Amino acid sequence: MDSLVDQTKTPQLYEQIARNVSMPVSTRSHTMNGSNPHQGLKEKLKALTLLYEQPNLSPPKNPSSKNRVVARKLSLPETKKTGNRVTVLVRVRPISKKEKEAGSRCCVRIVNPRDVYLTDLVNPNDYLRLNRIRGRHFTFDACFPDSATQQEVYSTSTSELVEGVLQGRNGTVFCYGATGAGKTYTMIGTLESPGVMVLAIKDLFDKIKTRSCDGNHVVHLSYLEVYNETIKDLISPGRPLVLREDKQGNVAAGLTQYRVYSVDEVMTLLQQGNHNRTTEPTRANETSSRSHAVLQVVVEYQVRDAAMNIINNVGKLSLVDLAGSERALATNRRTLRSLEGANINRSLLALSSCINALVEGKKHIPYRNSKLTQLLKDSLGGKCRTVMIANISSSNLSSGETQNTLHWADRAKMIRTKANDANEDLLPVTETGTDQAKLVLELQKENRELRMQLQQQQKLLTLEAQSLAACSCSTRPSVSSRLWTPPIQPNKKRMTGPSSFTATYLTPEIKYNEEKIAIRTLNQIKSLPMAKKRSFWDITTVNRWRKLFSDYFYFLLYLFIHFFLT
Ligand SMILES: Nc1ncnc2c1ncn2[C@@H]1O[C@H](COP(=O)(O)OP(=O)(O)OP(=O)(O)O)[C@@H](O)[C@H]1O
Repeated sequence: MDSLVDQTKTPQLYEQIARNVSMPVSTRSHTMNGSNPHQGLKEKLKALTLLYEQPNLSPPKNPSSKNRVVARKLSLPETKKTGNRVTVLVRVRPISKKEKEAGSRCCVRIVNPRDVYLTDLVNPNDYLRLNRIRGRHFTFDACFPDSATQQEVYSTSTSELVEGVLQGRNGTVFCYGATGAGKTYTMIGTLESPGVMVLAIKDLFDKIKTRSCDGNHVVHLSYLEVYNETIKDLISPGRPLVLREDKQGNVAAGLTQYRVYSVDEVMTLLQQGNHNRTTEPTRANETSSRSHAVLQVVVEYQVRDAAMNIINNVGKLSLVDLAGSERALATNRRTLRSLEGANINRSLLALSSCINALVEGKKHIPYRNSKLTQLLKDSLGGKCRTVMIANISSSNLSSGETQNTLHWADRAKMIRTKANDANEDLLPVTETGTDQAKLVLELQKENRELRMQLQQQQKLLTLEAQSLAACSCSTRPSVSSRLWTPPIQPNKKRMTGPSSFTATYLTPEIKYNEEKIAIRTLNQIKSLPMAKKRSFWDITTVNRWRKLFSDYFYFLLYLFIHFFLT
């Protein structure tokens, strides 16, 4: 950009400018108190015009200091104050070599990080227009000079949205401007200086990596273009896609959603998509994008809350590179190019109508007028945080287009999208999640009940075994049986043994016998299942043999006789 503000005069001049532009000024702004409401505005514009149009005024020469101005602005809370208003940023592109050769001059000045001044370079011989205030002043959320880096633009416009997407909110960034104003450069960039799309994807995966302990993140990506009012899948091109309205808004039916796991994977898909995108040279741009491109990244993740409920979050980031608007005469080529241009202009006109209707608070917003507005419906009037980057050229050769872009950008900043609160809160638990949790609980309960039943069965079995053992030892009563008394041997007892009492319970002999019986009984109990099994088999086998024999007795007899006779 040409130097327009001299650094030697900078402190006083900027002070003066700051005083003058401390409140937003546009031709539509309301101004001042006092008798004449336009007086203050006129004074302000005059002061600004005089300041800007000093021939030897130049912006600070050190680009880094200029960048610092922008960087300082980023930390200001102004963009946060906008709430759900569409955030509008302006980016100026440098004058190209071709434009310089054509004798182009700079007509755009970034006054401070929020204000841009467009000089109306009237013909000095046009005496009718000489007395009028030349130029126009606009205020936006941020203005980037031609020296601003891609990273600066990304940090201001998109990094906050990426953060929001990871929290389950929707975000849209779209570049708007005339052909050759730098939209594709801002969105896609080059290999050396990648644009917003690339930086956003890298940032997203970096953030996911640091958060991976919070839950499982699933990233899906799709990339489409709207060319001549038809929607095409850029990654797997095929038949034109049809727009369908469902719960998630307007979606292209059949658009491939790629599950992606790494930045490299996304880069490959992005390159593939850009390769398939329709570009043609125009008078204003050698590689003009003839279509609107929409890259959508959906991040889904599930976490469990304190009560172990599964919470599903879905955030969507849409990055849109619009095709450039152009005057019909600006393109040399006719036929297909004219048709493309007409369609581009038509969809951008539809976008302007939607912006107008939204700003004026109309009930009916004409989204259906074009595919582009149908796709952007959520971003403009839905639950979404939206950022518009207005790309402009600093060349006076494009001053008409620049003025147009700034006008629409100025209108767009008045659009208010719906509160993004619903997505800020965690989304309701999914049906499948609830079902799974219920199933786990039911299975645990069933498991507990089955264990208890098993324990009871084991106890019963033991008791049964004990009683069986008692039966089998009916001649030798159980040691535990208090009713049992050892058999009395009258003669022996009377002759040698002590009293019956002592003989029954206390003699070592009887004690020894009891122990023996106890051990035997225990062994019997232990071997009871085996014994049962064996006896069962024995009985069964005998019965089986007997049955077999009786069934086939006559047959065997016949065989035997037959064999014997022959
Ligand atoms: N900020 C910038 N710094 C350096 N070069 C830039 C910048 N912005 C744009 N350019 C260059 O200007 C030319 C046109 O830019 P770009 O293709 O991005 O325009 P566009 O708005 O996408 O145009 P169209 O709508 O026709 O596709 C490109 O060569 C690009 O490299």
